[in-house]
Amino acid sequence: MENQDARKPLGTRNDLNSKLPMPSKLRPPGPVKRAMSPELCRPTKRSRLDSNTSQQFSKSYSGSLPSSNLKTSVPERPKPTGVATRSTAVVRPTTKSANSVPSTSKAARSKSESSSNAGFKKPVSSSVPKAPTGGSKKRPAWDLKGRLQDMEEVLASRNQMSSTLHSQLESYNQRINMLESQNNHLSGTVAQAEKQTTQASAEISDLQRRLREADDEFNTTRRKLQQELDDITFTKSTLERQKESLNGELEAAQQQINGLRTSVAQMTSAQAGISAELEATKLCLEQASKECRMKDTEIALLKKNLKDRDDTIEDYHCKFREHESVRRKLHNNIQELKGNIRVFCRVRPLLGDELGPDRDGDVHHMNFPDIDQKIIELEKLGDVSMNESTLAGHRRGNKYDFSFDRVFQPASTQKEVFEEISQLVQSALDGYNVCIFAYGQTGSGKTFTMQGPDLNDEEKVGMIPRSVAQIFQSVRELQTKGWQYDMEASFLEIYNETIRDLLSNGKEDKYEIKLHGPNSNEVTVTNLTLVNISSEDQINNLLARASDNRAVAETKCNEHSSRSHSVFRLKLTGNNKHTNEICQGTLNLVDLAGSERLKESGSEGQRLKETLCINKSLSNLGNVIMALANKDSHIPYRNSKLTYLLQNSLGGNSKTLMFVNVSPREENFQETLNSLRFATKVNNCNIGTAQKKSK
Ligand SMILES: Nc1ncnc2c1ncn2[C@@H]1O[C@H](COP(=O)(O)OP(=O)(O)OP(=O)(O)O)[C@@H](O)[C@H]1O
Repeated sequence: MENQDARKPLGTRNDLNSKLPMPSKLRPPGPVKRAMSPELCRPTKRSRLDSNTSQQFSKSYSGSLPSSNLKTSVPERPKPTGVATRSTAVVRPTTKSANSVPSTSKAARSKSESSSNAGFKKPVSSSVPKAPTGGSKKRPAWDLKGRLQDMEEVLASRNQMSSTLHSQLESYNQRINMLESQNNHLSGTVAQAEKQTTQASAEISDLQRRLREADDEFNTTRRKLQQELDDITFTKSTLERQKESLNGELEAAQQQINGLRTSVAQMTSAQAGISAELEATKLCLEQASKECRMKDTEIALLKKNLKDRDDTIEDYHCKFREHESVRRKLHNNIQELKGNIRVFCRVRPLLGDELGPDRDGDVHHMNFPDIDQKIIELEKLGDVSMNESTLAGHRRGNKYDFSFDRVFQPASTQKEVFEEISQLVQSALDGYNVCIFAYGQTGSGKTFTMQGPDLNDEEKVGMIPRSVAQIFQSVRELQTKGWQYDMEASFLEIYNETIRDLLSNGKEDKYEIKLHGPNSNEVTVTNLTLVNISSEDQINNLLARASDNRAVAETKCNEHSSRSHSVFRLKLTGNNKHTNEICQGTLNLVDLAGSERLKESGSEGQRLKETLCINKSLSNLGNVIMALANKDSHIPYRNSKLTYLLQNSLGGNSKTLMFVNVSPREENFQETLNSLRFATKVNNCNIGTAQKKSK
């Protein structure tokens, strides 16, 4: 198929005539320029393929083929005159520098070049026939036959040239294939060489590393050996010194042995004497054994005596317990003699701005004349207006005397005050109901006395923490006498005749005072929090909780604490395992609301209601005490929550103490007189003998 059209022999003359247009008679003479037949003009498939192949070859191997050779090997295309040029692909190898040859080493490239050059040196140009020039003489236009002949010659020569070029192209292709296979082979060789180079490099670095390691090891071993050598040298010198000293010792030992030999000889002679002595000692030992047996008999006798004495001690313990009961009775008798209601007056010191310019702390309008500290004398100094009717009694000129069981001056300490009430606290452990009140105007020191300003300040803690501490101390002592105590605490306040639980954990409840049964006088408050006390530390927590609860209330009502009565109650139940005695006592510590008079306070609104409630409950407290003193058939306990709650601690079966706290300020003269007057009334009451609650 390839180049068939080109090789196809031309047809007969008739065929040609039928294909070529006949000249027209009308056509003007002259050379006729005719287009070649389409078969001749169009590039054949083969020529296109060759052209492509040549171009590819030219692109890929242009660098490896010398252009001079190519030029010589490719025949010049004959240019027939008067014939249209055919488009034929021409192999034009471009000259490129050797550097552009891909992936071949220089050696391989030069080899390839030489071999390819060898291939191209084949003289091909001689085999290519020269193209006919179309005759030396130009045929006239009408000589169609001649011209046809010329054209056939040209065609034949072209065909011959074409076949020659084909054979050249085939040889080029073979050459290209050969070069490609060589190139592939060389690439493989190069890759292998590179791989070997990489392996060799890895081996070299491995060997270098091992060399370094061996070097390090060598150095380490050398250092170790050097160290060992040093050690051995040192040991050697030490051993040499030891050897010298041992030699000295050996000499000394030999001298000693000589000495000892002499001694042994002497001792052998002494042994005889010792043996004689031993015989004598044995005799002594026998004598001592006899004496020992006699001592054993004596010890047995002493043990018997000791047991008799233990029995006697136990008897004494029994008697001691009996005496303890007697002591309690006597203690109670003393308390009775002192009176069941006692009143202590306490004057607080001047504080801060109250001290005045001299700041000496002296309270000029108060005197404490007696050594026994039972009298307080008020003296009207300035223009302090007083209602004379309220000052009846102990007035001497402008002086007013009041006598109480004890008067504590401003400088008195909490400890001194507590020492005076400690016996009363003790009574609660012995089975009595004890009630200690703090009465006085706002700011006179009631809370300071009962609770103290700071629970962590040991010096300043008040009567409540001190009472609890003493009770715990006594409980510990009484344990040795067979007593066991349970303690239960509660803390409430009465504000505007309403009870609030100061130990509650936030919940508000309804609190009612209840009497237990017709035959029992026990007073309880419904829903009230009762806390079992097992350690002193608990009390501080309870007091702190109560303060918090009061603080909450204070935000609702200004100065709430001054306007309410607070009652701390400790119920004590004792049990003696030796005597089977049981006793129940209650200690009530009451911080009363401020006692200022309605008239003086000038209250109105909520404050007026508070003041009325306070006045009512305080005057009712006075009334109850009076009724008890008068031994009235009806005691008005129920007229106020406070007296209703405390009825068991105010009656004949209880011991009551009232602190009347007074302010040292001269401006409070009137209130101080009122308070002292109320306290005097209470002090004058005799409410009978307290009964111990025991079985
Ligand atoms: N003996 C004292 N020594 C030192 N400071 C005292 C003494 N008594 C009271 N105070 C101080 O006086 C101030 C008033 O005392 P306190 O609050 O105890 O009075 P109160 O009578 O309880 O008042 P209220 O009725 O308002 O509760 C407080 O700052 C308190 O610390």
